[in-house]
Amino acid sequence: MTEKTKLVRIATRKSALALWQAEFVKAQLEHFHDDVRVELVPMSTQGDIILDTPLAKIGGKGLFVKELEQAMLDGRADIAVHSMKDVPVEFPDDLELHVICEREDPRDAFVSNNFANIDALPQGAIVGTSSLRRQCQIRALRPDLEIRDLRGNVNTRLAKLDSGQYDAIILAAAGLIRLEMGERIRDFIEPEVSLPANGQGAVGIECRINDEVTKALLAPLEHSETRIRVNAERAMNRHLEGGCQVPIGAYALVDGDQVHLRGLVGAIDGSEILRDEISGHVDDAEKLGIELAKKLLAQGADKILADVYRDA
Ligand SMILES: NCc1[nH]cc(CCC(=O)O)c1CC(=O)O
Repeated sequence: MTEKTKLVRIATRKSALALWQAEFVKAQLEHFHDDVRVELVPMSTQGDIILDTPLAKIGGKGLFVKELEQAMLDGRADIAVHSMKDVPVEFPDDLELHVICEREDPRDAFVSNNFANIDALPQGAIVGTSSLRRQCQIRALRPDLEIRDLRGNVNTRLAKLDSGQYDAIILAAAGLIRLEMGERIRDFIEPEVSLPANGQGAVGIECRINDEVTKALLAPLEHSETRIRVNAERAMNRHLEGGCQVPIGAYALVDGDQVHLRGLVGAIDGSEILRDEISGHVDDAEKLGIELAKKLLAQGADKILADVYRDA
């Protein structure tokens, strides 16, 4: 290691997907900089250790990032790589989300060994998902299906499907594609049927706010179009106070200098689903997210979400 070599340590969870994302960022950093050496610092988080309890009951997604953030604050690591979907809205004072990388396919994926798509499922078929967002949209479409909880990392979920516990499961297409299991996807569920979660398919990189050296190294990984889309989606969620586990979808597309954002809030049983959309200039992405949240609240999203939190 020459004197000029800079070391970047990546705090990462040990799941296959987390490791893939960390390796991806490592390769990107090495691609853009000859003088950088990257090390992975794998660690277990509370979210990985407690596997048998629905996430909403044990404190939500923050459980997956707390240990990683502490490692950066303590100087044991320099960056953390996250699925944007799992990044809480608030950051500790000394950390920031510095980069958002180019998005993978944001759609939900239908995975089954026996059926080609949701329409092909027989009456009363068992579908696995722990996402309230997926659950409410599937129930609205097919009230006859039985939705059962499905937790664990991607491989665990596929193993549960293969052992016959479910007729089909719904996963993020991005995770399967990244892990080279894209061939397991029987059908990509279009956003009109299942509006994706805010940030789904996008990877973000968190670092210390005052770490100018690392921030400069990360800069080439930024993807501006993905940033605009995810900013709009996250702003909507934030304004709805979409906590850890919520039946909220938010999905933005960019066309030239315009951003188009769709939002959805639904009752868990699918009995009520609010949808709305908004368009405007890319510079106003976050404002548009907040405006769309306000439109949904005016239609009754506050009441639906209050019911969800009461029952959780
Ligand atoms: N909730 C867990 C999670 N976080 C990110 C992904 C997939 C990859 C992504 O959205 O970037 C998944 C799995 C899933 O929802 O099926």
